[in-house]
Amino acid sequence: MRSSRHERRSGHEEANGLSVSGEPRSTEQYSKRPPTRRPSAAPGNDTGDGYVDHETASDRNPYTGQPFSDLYYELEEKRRALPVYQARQRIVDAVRRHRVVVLQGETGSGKTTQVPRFLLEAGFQRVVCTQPRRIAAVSVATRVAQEMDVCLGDLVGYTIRFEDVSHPKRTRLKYVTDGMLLREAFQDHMLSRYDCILLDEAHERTLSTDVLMGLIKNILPVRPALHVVVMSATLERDHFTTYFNQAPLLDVSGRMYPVDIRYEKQPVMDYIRAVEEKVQYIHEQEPAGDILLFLTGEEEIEDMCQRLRYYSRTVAKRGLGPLHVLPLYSALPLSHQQRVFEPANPPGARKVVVATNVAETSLTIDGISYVIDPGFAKSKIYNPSTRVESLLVSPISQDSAKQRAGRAGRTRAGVCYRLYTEDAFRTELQERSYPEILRCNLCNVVLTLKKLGIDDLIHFDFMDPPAPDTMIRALETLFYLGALDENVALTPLGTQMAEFPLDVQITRMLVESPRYRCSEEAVTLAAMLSVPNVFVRPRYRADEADARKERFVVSDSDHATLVCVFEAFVKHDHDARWCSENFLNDRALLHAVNIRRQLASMLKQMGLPLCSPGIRAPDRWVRLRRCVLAGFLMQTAFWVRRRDYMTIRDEQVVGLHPSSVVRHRPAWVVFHEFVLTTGNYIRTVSQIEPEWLFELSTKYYDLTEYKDGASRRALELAAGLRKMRRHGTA
Ligand SMILES: Nc1ncnc2c1ncn2[C@@H]1O[C@H](COP(=O)(O)OP(=O)(O)OP(=O)(O)O)[C@@H](O)[C@H]1O
Repeated sequence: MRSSRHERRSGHEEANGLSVSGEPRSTEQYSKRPPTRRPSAAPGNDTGDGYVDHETASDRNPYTGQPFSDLYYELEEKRRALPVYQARQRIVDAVRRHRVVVLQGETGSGKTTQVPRFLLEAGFQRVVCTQPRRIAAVSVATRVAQEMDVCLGDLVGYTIRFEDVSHPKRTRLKYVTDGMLLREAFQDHMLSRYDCILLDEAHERTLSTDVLMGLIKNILPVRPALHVVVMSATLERDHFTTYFNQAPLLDVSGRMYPVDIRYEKQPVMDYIRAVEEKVQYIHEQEPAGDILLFLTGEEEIEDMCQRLRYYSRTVAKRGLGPLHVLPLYSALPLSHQQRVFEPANPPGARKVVVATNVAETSLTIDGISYVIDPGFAKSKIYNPSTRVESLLVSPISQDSAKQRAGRAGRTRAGVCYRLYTEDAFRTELQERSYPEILRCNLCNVVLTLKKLGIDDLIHFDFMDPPAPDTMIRALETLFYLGALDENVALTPLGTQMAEFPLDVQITRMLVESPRYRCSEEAVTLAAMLSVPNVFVRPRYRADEADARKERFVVSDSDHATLVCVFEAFVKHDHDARWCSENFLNDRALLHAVNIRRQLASMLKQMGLPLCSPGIRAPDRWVRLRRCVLAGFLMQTAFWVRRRDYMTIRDEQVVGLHPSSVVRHRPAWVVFHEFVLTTGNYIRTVSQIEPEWLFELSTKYYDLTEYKDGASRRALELAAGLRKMRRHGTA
């Protein structure tokens, strides 16, 4: 139950009369507020204005009634030393007084672990704090539960996709991924369960955080008891405070331990080599302390892990201690990701965590003294005119560099080695990263907003409105996919599609798959398309790898080939040795197994039957190819010459990617992605029959929509062929 006192005091008028001062005024008017669960045994540390620091009041935990554990006292001492702890009264006062507060405090100052708890203890009934990443939500919730000496999943919990460790009634402080909070809003548009919402790491400007901010702005006037805190170490102050109607800014200064930033004197030519050398330098010259280094993606990371493990074996001969090398990237199953928190093995080894920017914000890995930042990351770029979304390696922003440095100096003093010059930091790195909403395709955002009941997309109050071209492209795609109707309203198909946290094409393929009686195969394929490439092709053993791949090949379909690989992996009990003999990436396959399980359960929950024509059915792959086309209906291409194809409508000349198993040059293909490497390629393709195009329920292949040109001629040919086949003349 929400406190009626909150309801009364924080009215709408207050939202309009926000103070712009960073220093909230005193809160005498709240001093009569009853303390929350004040323990009776010993005097509480009442700060005199209603905030009860009750954990000092008794040696029993007020939440469990149990005596506090030894760990509690140890952690309590540490949290009291955090800079935000000194500012807790100021923070609580500001949040009580204002509907929205923007809180800035240095990395490691205690925002994520402490502020939600202060607010809970100050009387808010249900507090939710968002995180951009799953690993952060889980690790922070775990830490806070330890600090409060309660079981995780009870008073304190977390919810991430496919994993809910919270209790519907008892959990009062919950950490969630921003995407999950949006999903909650699907069911409860007003987010009425919560009286306090904290949007953490707001500087990251993920799609979900941006949509949540707009949604919350809509909700605030109709939910007078709702209070919001937007937090980060590196946010663009004015932009945020202005967006939230001149919300006050609270600046919590101070950090726990210093971080010494060291730059290169000269620009680095090969950052991979430079990273490796820096690890070796630290290990050989610098005092004990674990290392966190940032690279751009899975392949680079796994490669670096190999190199460092090799190095570790060689230094052992020189009498140096070993390295314990651990990869960390989002495609790793969460349980593998969490190994970075475990103590080094063997004890005394120096832990080296090799991570993507998954580790850039929020994470505290105990023992990290050194951070190595080469200054690059992969980021998404979308080109609405070609509808191509690509991941490009590009320089990070100054904000990202600060966040990376902030992963050191959390539990001890630290050093951050920036593998670029100080001049490059100042002049070449842009101050902050572009918000995701300006860099990616908006299909999922549109579906999400529609599902949230927001119809007027044009006037939705985005902090940075996306480019009109990108929005139009998204509406068009959703219309052709059948998710929106002519009036831009969500169709029943669109309503189902919005439930899936996947790319819209994959989603439509899944939702349509029971119609083709191949949902078992489609779920497998969706999982395989969601993980990195499973085929390993070392340069020096490429022929051998290609020969092994032949075992799985279905010659007219890369999609069916992927399903075969998955099924063989399951048949061989997920055996890593079998994978290595067959040049397959076992981690990616394990990840696919995990995703498949989750997707299958989603399909079941939505009442979509799991069915298959059977592994021996002659039309098994025909069904799958038709089903792929039903999802990727805007991604077809027709043959023009040699290995060249032309994409329909956009008329880009593309080649079949060299990795494709489809070599017989079918007249039409459907493809999963368009990639730009040494040329324009389409990757993961399947042969389709041209007449299938006209059997899809879409206007995309309506000839009247095509001007004269290669696409129209190809379609006319296909339509003519279809007619002839119907009349039995072809
Ligand atoms: N799992 C943990 N193990 C050890 N110490 C921890 C852990 N989690 C938090 N801490 C301690 O609490 C401090 C505050 O962490 P918290 O995540 O709340 O900071 P923050 O201000 O949110 O940082 P950031 O802006 O980098 O996310 C850390 O610097 C560290 O000293």
